[in-house]
Amino acid sequence: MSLQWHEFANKDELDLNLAHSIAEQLKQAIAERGTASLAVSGGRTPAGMFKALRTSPIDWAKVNITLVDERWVPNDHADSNERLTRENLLQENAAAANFISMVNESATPHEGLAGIELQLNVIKWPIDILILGMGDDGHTASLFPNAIELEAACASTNLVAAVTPPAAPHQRITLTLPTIAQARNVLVHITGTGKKELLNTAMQEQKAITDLYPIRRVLDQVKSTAQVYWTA
Ligand SMILES: O=C1O[C@H](COP(=O)(O)O)[C@@H](O)[C@H](O)[C@H]1O
Repeated sequence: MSLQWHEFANKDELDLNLAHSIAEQLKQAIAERGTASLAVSGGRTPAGMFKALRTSPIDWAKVNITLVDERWVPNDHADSNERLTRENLLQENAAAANFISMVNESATPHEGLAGIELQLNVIKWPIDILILGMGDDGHTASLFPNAIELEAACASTNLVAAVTPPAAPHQRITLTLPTIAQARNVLVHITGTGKKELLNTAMQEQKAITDLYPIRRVLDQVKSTAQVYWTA
């Protein structure tokens, strides 16, 4: 496992550079394989990058977009990662992309899993580009420390798993660790000195630390060098 850090003076520069890098990788995937696939994270961090990416001059009709993880809420809920993505990314040029939702009508993500797995099969796995966020507790995707389903989600051969966060709101559905690790390109999008310190701590070489932070468990498994995009 290795990380390459890209550091920027402010959030606007970070968003523009990350959006440019994603757009170039999407173009390359379309040139090589005819279509491209992208999995994006939600939460507070990506809205600015989404707005920068959506105007990129690429053939969006050839792009499948899904989520790295989702809160099990209706897709118009304030906490929905799908709503965030529809309002900020799937606009202007990027409105032509095909979006694959990670929620359905089931009451719980555990009940909805099989249907989501089927929906996601329109993507040619492994996915081309996958953007990870990271929470202040070291969770990434919806792989939360101490979640009862964490070990299963880290070992599953399925695309997705249901997770119950010990403290954060909402039941979750998440790409499993093996699904994330197989991605052709993995980018980590984080801001703030606290998250930089946390990621550096998580990457130290003690076994106790490896087990503590899901972000470390994921980055230990990714196939290529993960690219970290950061600003204070
Ligand atoms: O709950 C989630 O949290 C992480 C981190 O979010 P942030 O608000 O700290 O940027 C996010 O990557 C994930 O997609 C989301 O569901």
